[in-house]
Amino acid sequence: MSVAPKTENAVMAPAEYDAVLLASFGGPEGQDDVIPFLRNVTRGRGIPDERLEEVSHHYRANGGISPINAQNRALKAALEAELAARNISLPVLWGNRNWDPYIPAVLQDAYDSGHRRILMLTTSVYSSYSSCRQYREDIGMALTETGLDGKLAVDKVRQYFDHPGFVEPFIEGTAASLATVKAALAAAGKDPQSVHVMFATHSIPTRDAQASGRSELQTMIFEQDSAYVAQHLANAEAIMARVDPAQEFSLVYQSRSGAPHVPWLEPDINDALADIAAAGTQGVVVVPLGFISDHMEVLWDLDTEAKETCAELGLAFDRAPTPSTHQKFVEGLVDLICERTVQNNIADRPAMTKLGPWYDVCNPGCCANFRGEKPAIAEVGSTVGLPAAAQGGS
Ligand SMILES: CC1=C(CCC(=O)O)c2cc3nc(cc4[nH]c(cc5[nH]c(cc1n2)c(C)c5CCC(=O)O)c(CCC(=O)O)c4C)C(CCC(=O)O)=C3C
Ligand SMILES: [Fe+2]
Repeated sequence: MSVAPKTENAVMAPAEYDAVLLASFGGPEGQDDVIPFLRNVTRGRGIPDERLEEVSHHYRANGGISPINAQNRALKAALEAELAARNISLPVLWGNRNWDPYIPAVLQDAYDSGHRRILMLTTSVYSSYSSCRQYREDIGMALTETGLDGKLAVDKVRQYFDHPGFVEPFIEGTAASLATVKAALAAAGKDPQSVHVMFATHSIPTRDAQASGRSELQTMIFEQDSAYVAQHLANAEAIMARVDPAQEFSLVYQSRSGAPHVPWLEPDINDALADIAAAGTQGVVVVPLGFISDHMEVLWDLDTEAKETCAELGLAFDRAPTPSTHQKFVEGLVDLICERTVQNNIADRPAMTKLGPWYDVCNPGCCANFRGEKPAIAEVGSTVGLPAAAQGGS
């Protein structure tokens, strides 16, 4: 059995997995679920009540339903189809951090039905506490709680922000949106070249941003104090190099929460829109670079709020699609799974930025949890989630 490598930027030896776990955020499926779901998400996180109230309206207006679960069911089906098309017999399980099907129950079921080694693929692609370590902790906690640690092994697919399967659908979508906005400007008798491309991602506390993917070496390579920021900038550059190297673009943030005195990444998209309008720009393409599907943060913060801001400012607006179940995305995810399996090993680890390919096993302290350490899988020096033989015990 393979053990966790002890080096930085570790690549894990391919293993024999018997299932894939598609791990996601989860969302409410009806009005009665909304508050319990929000309590799950914010457990011990100090999100002000008025923010929960505000967020609950986004779900309430949609029948109490988040689109994310349907999107994950569709992605699971697409992954199953692509695996079947390649004659790979790996069942795809689905589990969420914040709503049913909950990760601990899914792991227990998996063990009860005979699974022994699982590869987790998350719907979060960048490095940060919320998008990397929190998933690794949730598996670590679930294995500890259920008593399955040492019986059920769980590894994790690398953060895949710059994998071509994720980036190429954005290249296509950004080019199409740019053409749409230019045509709209031309039709309105305005200058079709007066367009700005805004890459939007989830804001996070600056402290979390600075702790993301942290190590001295990385900080030097990124020329940024945050891997989270550097990964998005590198992706935006890679996309625009293909779409139009002369096109002006920027990285902006959305969906800020938390207490007002705590600094989060800026600028907020709505402020940035006001700035470009004031500078005379007439149209904008918004690219939801931080997200794999059109979940609530995309539908509300971009398609509702940012779009309204554009209407008020007189900016032509178009929002580029998320990768969703784009065939290239689905194929890319299956390639990422194959990178890790003995049976289907593919040696190539493609990456479209100089930052990647990202590592399979994180360094201790990478994407730190400032609220206290928890057992986490896929971490150098941690034995949680490893097969019993590799834990050095019974
Ligand atoms: C980086 C990141 C991603 C992207 C990576 C990924 O995709 O995972 C993401 C995704 C998502 N965030 C989501 C929903 C929420 N996030 C919240 C709160 C927070 N998110 C944070 C970060 C992120 N979040 C943070 C630092 C907080 C503050 C509280 C905390 O530190 O934990 C809250 C609480 C209320 C509020 O504060 O807004 C809700 C309801 C949904 C589901 C949407 C749906 O239902 O369709 C999805 C996919
Ligand atoms: Fe979030």
